[in-house]
Amino acid sequence: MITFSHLNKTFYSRAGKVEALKDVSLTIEKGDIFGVIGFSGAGKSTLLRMANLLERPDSGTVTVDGKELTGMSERQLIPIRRRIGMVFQQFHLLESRTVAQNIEIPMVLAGMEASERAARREELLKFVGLGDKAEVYAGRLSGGQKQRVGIARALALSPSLLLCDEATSALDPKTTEDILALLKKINRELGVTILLITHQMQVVQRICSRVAVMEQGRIAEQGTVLEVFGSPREEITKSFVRSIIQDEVPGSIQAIIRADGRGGRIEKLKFVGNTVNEPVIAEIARQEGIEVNILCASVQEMQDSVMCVFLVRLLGSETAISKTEALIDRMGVLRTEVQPA
Ligand SMILES: Nc1ncnc2c1ncn2[C@@H]1O[C@H](COP(=O)(O)OP(=O)(O)OP(=O)(O)O)[C@@H](O)[C@H]1O
Repeated sequence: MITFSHLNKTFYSRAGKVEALKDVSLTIEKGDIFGVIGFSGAGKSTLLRMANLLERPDSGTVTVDGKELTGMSERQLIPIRRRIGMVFQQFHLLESRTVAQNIEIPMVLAGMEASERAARREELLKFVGLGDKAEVYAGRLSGGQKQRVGIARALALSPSLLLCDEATSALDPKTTEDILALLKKINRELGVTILLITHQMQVVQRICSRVAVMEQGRIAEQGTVLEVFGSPREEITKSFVRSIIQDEVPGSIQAIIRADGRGGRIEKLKFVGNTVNEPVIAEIARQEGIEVNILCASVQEMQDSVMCVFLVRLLGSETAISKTEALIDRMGVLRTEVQPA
């Protein structure tokens, strides 16, 4: 549905030259919730703004629903942009106007009749859970309520694509969860494709089906959330995984291991998708001459699946440990030996 093909964008400012996008290619399928994750300055906003050509690439093409936008004039882009909603981190509401007036702005600009606007507005307010707030001034709302208004406004003209620019970054964790649930509902019930950018791993983990990891203007990795975060290849992806999953032996446990002098081997076992159902630990424990101690474990839900990481210590003879490692590998569990510090 959206294809970014070989996009390049360089900014020149007094601070110098910045290559914000370097040969970026991505396809976002209809119905996806696609996340682009990266640290500040990675080029995420620049990429998002290409989806409706708020920013034009120096080279490369942007195609939305089969139409190549890059060759279009500003005038030709008007009807296309109407089918693309946008949600912002700082909401961008008119604070001295009511919720109803804010939501109606795109409808007024599109020339809709007052009665039609009112009907659509009521429908949207109900959908986003603000049925009783139509006449409240936007400036008086909480952050989460403001974002709901921002989302209702973005949905006003029934877009097929919603662009979310760090939509939850200004919100507390509970409100973030509520807004993510609303985005998911929009995707599921209204069939709206969502492209979001974020630096928060939780956002991708909670609602995205696919993800691209961006670093210094390039796409470092992309794929399903489970593929990318289940078996990260690049260091940047690994650092995002570490933000939600404990995969290093905590210092206090390392101290205990050093002090007891029993040696053995520490292994990181990662269970993704189906391997979660396998009785791996039980099988290991049944190995002759092996004692298995679980040092720590963490479980994270990823979309409709789970990812578990266990740090275990295998105690036994060198032969018994090697046999056990071979068994773990046969069971399809991702295993990495961890060197204690
Ligand atoms: N209009 C501009 N003029 C000059 N430089 C720009 C402009 N827009 C973006 N940049 C630079 O391009 C790079 C990528 O910026 P971009 O905003 O796309 O990154 P980001 O990943 O969205 O980061 P953030 O979350 O901090 O916005 C940054 O170095 C930024 O300073």
